Amino acid sequence: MSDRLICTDLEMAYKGRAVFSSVSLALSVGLHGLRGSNGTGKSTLLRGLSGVAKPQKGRVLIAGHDLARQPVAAKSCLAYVPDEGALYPFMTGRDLFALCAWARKAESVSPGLIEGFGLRPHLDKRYDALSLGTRRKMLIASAFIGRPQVLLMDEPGNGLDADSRQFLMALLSDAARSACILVSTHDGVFLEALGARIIRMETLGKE
Ligand SMILES: Nc1ncnc2c1ncn2[C@@H]1O[C@H](COP(=O)(O)OP(=O)(O)OP(=O)(O)O)[C@@H](O)[C@H]1O
Repeated sequence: MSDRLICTDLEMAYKGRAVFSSVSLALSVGLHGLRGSNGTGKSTLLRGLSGVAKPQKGRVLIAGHDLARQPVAAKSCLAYVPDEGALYPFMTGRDLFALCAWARKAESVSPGLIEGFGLRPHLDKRYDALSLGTRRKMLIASAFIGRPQVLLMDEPGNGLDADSRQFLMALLSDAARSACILVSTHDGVFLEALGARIIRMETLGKE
């Protein structure tokens, strides 16, 4: 099967109020950019596709595995970088990488990635003592552990300095040769520079 990320007739709601309905997507290997006005449901969609939030309706397939029926198999092929990274405040970057490597039965983050994001001096600091950009880079780096087939990223470039943003772009460009990457962002320049295929939230389903 060539499509790595499929969702069919997805509906997501908060407290019984639908954010969107009838959303269907079929994404293959490559870089896909999710765009749309504030509040159209981009973050909500990524939460549903990642299994962090449960859809009211619909089906999600990650690398052929049904997210609701085969959650372990599906999630082992998937990494999600949320907009607001909620981690235990006492956790360090080193702890996070070890946990992800253990969960995905994979080697930890490559030294090249740690150096590229300038993370080495911060590896043993508590999460709540890190700057916003450094937290984000820790989460992004952890997402690449085990080379997941599907990567979902919510505003990954937010708060990154120019060098880190450049490094992230190179990383995404390289990973998109073998993974299906869906990036939600308002940063059109970022997506255009990466040659991402643009998906407009407004065209996906009914609000
Ligand atoms: N935890 C929540 N409880 C209730 N409503 C929520 C919650 N999170 C989001 N919403 C609502 O769902 C809708 C979609 O929000 P979402 O954050 O997914 O949009 P978005 O497209 O990512 O927006 P932005 O571009 O501003 O980040 C909004 O109307 C928002 O108010």
